[in-house]
Amino acid sequence: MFDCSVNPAVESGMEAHNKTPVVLLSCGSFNPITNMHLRMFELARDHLEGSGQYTVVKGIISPVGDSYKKKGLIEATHRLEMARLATESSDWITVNSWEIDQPQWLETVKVLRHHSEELRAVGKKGDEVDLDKYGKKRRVSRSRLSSSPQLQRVVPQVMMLCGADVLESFGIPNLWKPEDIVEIVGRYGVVCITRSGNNIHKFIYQTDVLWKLCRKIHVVHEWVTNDISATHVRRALRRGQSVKYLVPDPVLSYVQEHNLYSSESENKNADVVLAPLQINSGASLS
Ligand SMILES: Nc1ncnc2c1ncn2[C@@H]1O[C@H](COP(=O)(O)OP(=O)(O)OP(=O)(O)O)[C@@H](O)[C@H]1O
Ligand SMILES: O=C(O)c1ccc[n+]([C@@H]2O[C@H](COP(=O)([O-])O)[C@@H](O)[C@H]2O)c1
Repeated sequence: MFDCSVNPAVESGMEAHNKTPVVLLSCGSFNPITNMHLRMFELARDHLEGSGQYTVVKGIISPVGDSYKKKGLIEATHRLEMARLATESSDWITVNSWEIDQPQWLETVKVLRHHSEELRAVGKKGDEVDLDKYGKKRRVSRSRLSSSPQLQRVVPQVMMLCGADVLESFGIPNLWKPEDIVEIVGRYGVVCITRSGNNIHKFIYQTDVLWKLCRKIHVVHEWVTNDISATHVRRALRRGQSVKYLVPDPVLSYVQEHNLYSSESENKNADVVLAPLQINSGASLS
């Protein structure tokens, strides 16, 4: 999966019905959402569709709940609203509040399972399968689903979308459960955007379990290096500096209107252990 050459399937004009429909799911703090978070989805879609094997039907942003307890994490309601504002101009990237609505922090594999099961349930009912890139639902009847092998495969595959820092965090002891990593990569698949400061190919090479499953990891090389991070945006905001063009304009207006991101907010959870580290103990990744 590490090659970036032109795919013969694209050149030969492979028909759309042979392609696997994919829903990209990105979990993270989005504290706040930046232009790079949105770019990540566009880069991933170009990459997958450029392979000639996939058609990306939807993107989902799933902000993490407050109980994640990351330092500087502001209230979920604000992060959710900013993500909603940021995606208003997109015809395929959506925001989902299911993860935020859960009473406790949830492992990412459970978020992947939830969205995958939801898509399967909708597909089974034969009601509406959200296949249309432009947000319109296409009705597929139960009889058509059972009679056509192509339509039987219509339930999209959910893939995790992340930056290289998150994939590399798989190696941090007690952060991710080894069995979750196997399920995330092996069952769902990962699309990973390179990030300056991370050497993701080397990390995959050095990690046995990822090396074994490397066909399920789609590394997208971002040649136009873009090191926007939410940390940088928060830092600039609490120093009174401009973040225009780093975040979508409606997000900036929301931040200003609600006076978000200060030294106080950055100190939230300062003395609290991150939820996954609290929950996990023992085994680390080999
Ligand atoms: N510049 C970037 N390049 C590639 N991936 C990115 C970039 N910024 C964010 N991501 C990815 O977006 C997802 C959500 O990220 P997150 O909300 O943690 O943003 P972040 O900018 O990394 O935040 P922070 O600076 O607070 O750690 C993660 O998978 C992260 O790797
Ligand atoms: O599933 C896990 O075990 C797990 C362990 C650590 C982090 N995560 C998720 O990874 C995301 C990381 O976001 P962030 O902002 O800390 O880079 C966030 O959605 C977390 O819920 C998930």
